[in-house]
Amino acid sequence: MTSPSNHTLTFSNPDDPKSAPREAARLMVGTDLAAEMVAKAAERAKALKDATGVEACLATVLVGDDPASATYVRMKQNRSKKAGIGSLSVVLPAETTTEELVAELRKLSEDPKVHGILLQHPVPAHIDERAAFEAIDPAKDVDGVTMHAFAAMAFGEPGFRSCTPGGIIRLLEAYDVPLAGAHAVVIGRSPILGKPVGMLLLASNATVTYTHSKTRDLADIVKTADIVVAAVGKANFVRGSWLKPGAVVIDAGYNENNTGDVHFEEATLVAGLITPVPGGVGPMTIALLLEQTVAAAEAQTTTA
Ligand SMILES: NC(=O)C1=CN([C@@H]2O[C@H](COP(=O)(O)OP(=O)(O)OC[C@H]3O[C@@H](n4cnc5c(N)ncnc54)[C@H](OP(=O)(O)O)[C@@H]3O)[C@@H](O)[C@H]2O)C=CC1
Ligand SMILES: Nc1nc(=O)c2c([nH]1)NC[C@@H]1CN(c3ccc(C(=O)N[C@@H](CCC(=O)O)C(=O)O)cc3)C=[N+]21
Repeated sequence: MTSPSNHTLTFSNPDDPKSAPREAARLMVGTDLAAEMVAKAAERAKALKDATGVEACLATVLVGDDPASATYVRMKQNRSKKAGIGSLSVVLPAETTTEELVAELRKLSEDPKVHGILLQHPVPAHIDERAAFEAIDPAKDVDGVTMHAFAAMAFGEPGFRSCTPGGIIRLLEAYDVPLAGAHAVVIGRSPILGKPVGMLLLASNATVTYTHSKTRDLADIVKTADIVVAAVGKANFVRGSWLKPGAVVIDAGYNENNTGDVHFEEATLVAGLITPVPGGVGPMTIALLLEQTVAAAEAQTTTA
């Protein structure tokens, strides 16, 4: 697998050069693994097109004009294009009602040219996001956001996975991180990230603790974790002093200026393995999205 690039000697206490030296955490790099996944997805997309003339197509739906969300959607479209996957972009005004969004998603669900649908989370607060997600046909739910996909993840059944959680599991597997019996602490419980990643970890026999904004004594709970998944949306939120030495740290955060949810400089002195931001979880998310879009296109084409 990808070899770590920052295996440098540091001091266990950065303020005391006489403290015992220890190695900085090994990096869990997502970029190379993601590139391999995208290359395979591109091959499958081409094979499908050559055999049937059908181009795999991902529809992205963005409600409102949050510039960061617009950037993610553009990024997904660019990567799709490079992999030979078509994309259809739907942008709706911030005032869109739940009914209007549901109608748009039903239309895309019924459009035979569209194989996968991604509704960007979060939607504006006045919209019932769950109702919107459920308007996505489970066969086209390549972002793993429907109750159908969630149940499959929770029961350890095959099916589309939420892309960031599924990408995180692939990364943990690629780095041979033992999951069975490990205590995983998930910080955050959003429907696209915290909640499903906990379910996937549980399905892999980890002992899972969910934490969120109402959790008391968060740092003490994190201290007991063999694996920490930070999915909070607050830059540098998780501090080095919260971590158990040697812990595996997955930083799913993607905040302004490419900053994760984990204070990297502190955490790298304590953790055993840590994902960088950028170059860790983010590329894995998009790779899984493309892989699942091609799988959806194959399934819809062979059964059509
Ligand atoms: N790299 C990637 O591919 C992806 C990255 N992201 C990034 O991950 C981060 C999280 O995204 P997302 O899950 O969508 O965010 P949401 O805002 O939907 O959810 C954030 C979660 O964090 C919890 N939380 C907020 N404050 C605290 C606190 N002080 N202590 C403990 N928990 C807290 C919230 O708790 P509560 O439920 O109680 O409100 C909530 O469950 C963001 O930085 C986002 O950009 C997201 C998706 C993909
Ligand atoms: N329904 C839904 N599904 C999502 O998957 C989803 C979402 N909503 N809402 C927003 C977040 C954000 N997100 C990212 C995906 C990739 C990178 C990514 O590839 N980042 C690169 C950096 C890319 C760059 O900045 O050039 C990296 O970390 O290396 C980042 C963030 C998916 N999200």
